[in-house]
Amino acid sequence: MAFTVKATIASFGGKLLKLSHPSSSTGTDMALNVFLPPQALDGKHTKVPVLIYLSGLTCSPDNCSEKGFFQHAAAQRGLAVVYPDTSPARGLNLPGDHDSWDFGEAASFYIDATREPFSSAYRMETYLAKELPDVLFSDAEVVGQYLDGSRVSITGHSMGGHGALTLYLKNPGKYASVSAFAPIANPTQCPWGEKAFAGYLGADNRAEWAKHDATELIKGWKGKDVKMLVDVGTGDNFYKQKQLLPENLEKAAKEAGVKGFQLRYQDGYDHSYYFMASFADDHVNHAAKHLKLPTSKAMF
Ligand SMILES: N[C@@H](CCC(=O)N[C@@H](CSC=O)C(=O)NCC(=O)O)C(=O)O
Repeated sequence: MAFTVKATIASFGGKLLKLSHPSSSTGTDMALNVFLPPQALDGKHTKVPVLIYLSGLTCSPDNCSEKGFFQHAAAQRGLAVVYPDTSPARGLNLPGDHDSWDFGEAASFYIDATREPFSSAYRMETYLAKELPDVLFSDAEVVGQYLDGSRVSITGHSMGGHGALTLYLKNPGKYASVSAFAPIANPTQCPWGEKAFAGYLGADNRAEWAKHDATELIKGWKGKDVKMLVDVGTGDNFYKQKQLLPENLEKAAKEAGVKGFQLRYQDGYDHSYYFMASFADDHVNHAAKHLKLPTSKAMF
């Protein structure tokens, strides 16, 4: 069996499964949570589409499962939500991976590191884009039987917003849509991103950094319109400290003539899960629309 089930929790008429599995990408066990909506469990054997949610710095799969409120709209629309972890398994104790909360453990930035000592385990891009979908959608026993691997969208918060935007832009057609809450939208130009990319990719390797920056990637977007929704709170201290820079992403999209990008500033909201929970329905409904799910009377 690919997955070990650690817990099964009733939520909004569906079930939240806390899982772990051995990963060949990271060489560690990986934790993840999967929310199965009631439509997946009604005995009709209808596979449901999937929204992948990438968490921010310091998070595990539990933060958003417990207080992001995604399950509310996901249960209405019939959408599974997959909450992966933010870095390879805890307790590797690589040199430097516990020195600060914005680098190393729970702070992978969802890229494949090329520098020692991180390059063997910190392979989160390969894990998320290749291994996890393969394992999830081929698993016959625990979750795969409920999930439609041909209909997937992606979202995320802060560092996870960066992860969602870049995975979407790097893999045209793989995800039906993307959304982000307070994303680190131009990591090569902010302190969080500079620190992470220097550590994982090398301080002398700025050309490589640009390949993992949504603002740089959108300049080369060759697909049809992006299906991209971004929310940022005007009371977000990290926004005020210029860690997020959504205005740079907006400017780059505009200058490149990319259509379909929507940036909303939410008055007075901060960086926390109070902000996320307030707009989680909008982000689930954005994904559901592009996954072509029928509208639900319960939405209105
Ligand atoms: N520990 C830090 C605050 C860290 C923080 O705010 N993390 C955010 C994500 S930030 C960008 O990726 C988060 O989601 N935290 C988890 C939570 O449950 O709120 C500090 O003390 O300042």
